[in-house]
Amino acid sequence: MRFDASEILARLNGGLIVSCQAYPGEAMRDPRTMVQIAHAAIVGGAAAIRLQGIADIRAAEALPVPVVGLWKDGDSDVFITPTLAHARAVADAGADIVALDGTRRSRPDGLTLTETIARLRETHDVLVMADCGSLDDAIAAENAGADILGTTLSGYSGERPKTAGPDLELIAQLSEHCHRPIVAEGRIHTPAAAAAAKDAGANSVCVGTAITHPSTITSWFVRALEEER
Ligand SMILES: CC(=O)N[C@H](C=O)[C@@H](O)[C@H](O)[C@H](O)COP(=O)(O)O
Repeated sequence: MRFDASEILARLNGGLIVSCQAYPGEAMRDPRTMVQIAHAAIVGGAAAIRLQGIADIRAAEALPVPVVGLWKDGDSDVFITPTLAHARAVADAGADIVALDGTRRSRPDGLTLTETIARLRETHDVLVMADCGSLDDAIAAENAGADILGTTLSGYSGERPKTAGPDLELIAQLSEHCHRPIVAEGRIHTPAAAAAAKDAGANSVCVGTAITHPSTITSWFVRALEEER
């Protein structure tokens, strides 16, 4: 961890986290490319960067903002930093915040979220962001010791509908019932949607696709043109 915990939380509060991820087989799936995009996002004002994979997190060593690290792996439904070993590897790679699956689903290594966070803390001084899919997840994650609650898995874990934009209802629920900082994440595609997520109660907003995934952004424009035909 390159920043202390209170500084990280202060930087995140009110700020934009930009998620820089390319997917298996894509041309941009290269740590150097992801870090270059991260630098560009920081120039634009990103308060923190979210990166996937050990190589990308290692390559981000010189970024001047906190790094939220995760490792998507395995074929289980629980695939965002699914085990304690993955969480330790993300922390070892230099992440300031370890993002992990924060749902109530069973984890591939058989540990509970509480055990995972407690054992991670025995070996690493990092903040933990729980990627949740519902209010019940977030309450459980907070009780399990998570420092930050994300709405990342809303629409992907079976508990919430996949809304077209951010799940504003869930953000508002977390804001009402939880006590840890909330990161609104998932399907935030416009500046107006980011502002709406903040208005709904998010402390920070994380945007991925709409800033850093050109193939998807291109497809939005192509589809709009096709609809005009
Ligand atoms: C569900 C899942 O696997 N979410 C991932 C988590 O890291 C990423 O694929 C998303 O891009 C990220 O959450 C940002 O969301 P959006 O790209 O919608 O702005």
